[in-house]
Amino acid sequence: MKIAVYQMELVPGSPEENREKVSRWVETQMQEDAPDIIVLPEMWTTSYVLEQLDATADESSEPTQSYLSDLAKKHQINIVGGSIANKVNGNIYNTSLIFNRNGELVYKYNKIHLVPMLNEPAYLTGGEEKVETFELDGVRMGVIICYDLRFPELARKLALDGAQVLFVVAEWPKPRTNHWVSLQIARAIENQMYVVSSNNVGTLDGVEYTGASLIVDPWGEVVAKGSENKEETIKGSLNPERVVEVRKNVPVFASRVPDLY
Ligand SMILES: O=C(O)CCC(=O)C(=O)O
Repeated sequence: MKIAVYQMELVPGSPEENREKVSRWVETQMQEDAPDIIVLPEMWTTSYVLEQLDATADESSEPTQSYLSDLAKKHQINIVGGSIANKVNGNIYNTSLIFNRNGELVYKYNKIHLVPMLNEPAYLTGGEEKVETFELDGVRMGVIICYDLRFPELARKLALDGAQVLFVVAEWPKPRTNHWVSLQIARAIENQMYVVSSNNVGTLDGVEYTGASLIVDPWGEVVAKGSENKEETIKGSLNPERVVEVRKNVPVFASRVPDLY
C-alpha cells in the first residue's frame, strides 16, 4: 500500500488556489509512482486565518467534499483529505474527510480537542461524536487532527477498534517540533501501528509551521520524514502484516489489565 503525503505550503484564506494546488500535485503523483493513498494537512483550504473563517469556511463541507470525491474517482485513489473549516448550522468545525477509490465518503471526523494556545475555542466548535475507524483497501485505519495527538486515549481507542494505521493531519508550529515527532513515535510504539502524518510548511502571522511530516512503522522506526522548511512529498509504503508481526512479538494488547486503570 503506497502512500504519498503532501507537506504543503498553504495559500492563506484562498480555498480555490489551494484546491488548484492539490489538483496539480495529484496529477504529478499519478504520473510518477501512483500512490494508493494520498494525505493532505490540516485546514488546507484556508490555513489558520481564524478571523476570516466565517467567510472562507465550507458550508456543510461543500464545495471541498465534492471536489475530493471527484478527485478520488478520477484517479481511482484513496484520499485522507486533511481537514477543512466546515460551517454547519452556524458553527465552524475542523473536519476531516476520507474517501475511497470510488469517491465515496467513508468517514468524517470533527476535531475534538481545540487548541487554547491558538485561541481556537473562540472561533471553532469541538467535535461531539466519538472517534471511529474506517477501512481503505481492506485495512482498518483512524484519523486524528493535530492537537488530538497529545491525547493518547484517542489513538488507543482506535487501535482497540482494530486500526492498523493512524493518520495525523496537522498545522503544527515549529517551536514544538520535538513534541510533534516524539508523540507520533510514541503513538506508533505503544499502539503497534503505523503513524502517517501530513504537516504544512510556511509562516503565517509570525508562526512558522514545522513540516517534518512522518511515516513511522509499528516498531517506532521513522521510515520517511519531511524536511522542516520546504514543500515536498513524503513517500512510503504500509504493510499490514508488519503490524501483526510486531503485535505478536511484543503482545502488549494481550498484557493489558484495563480493569486496574
Ligand atoms: O499541540 C500543539 O502544540 C499544536 C497543536 C496545533 O497547532 C493544532 O492543533 O492546530
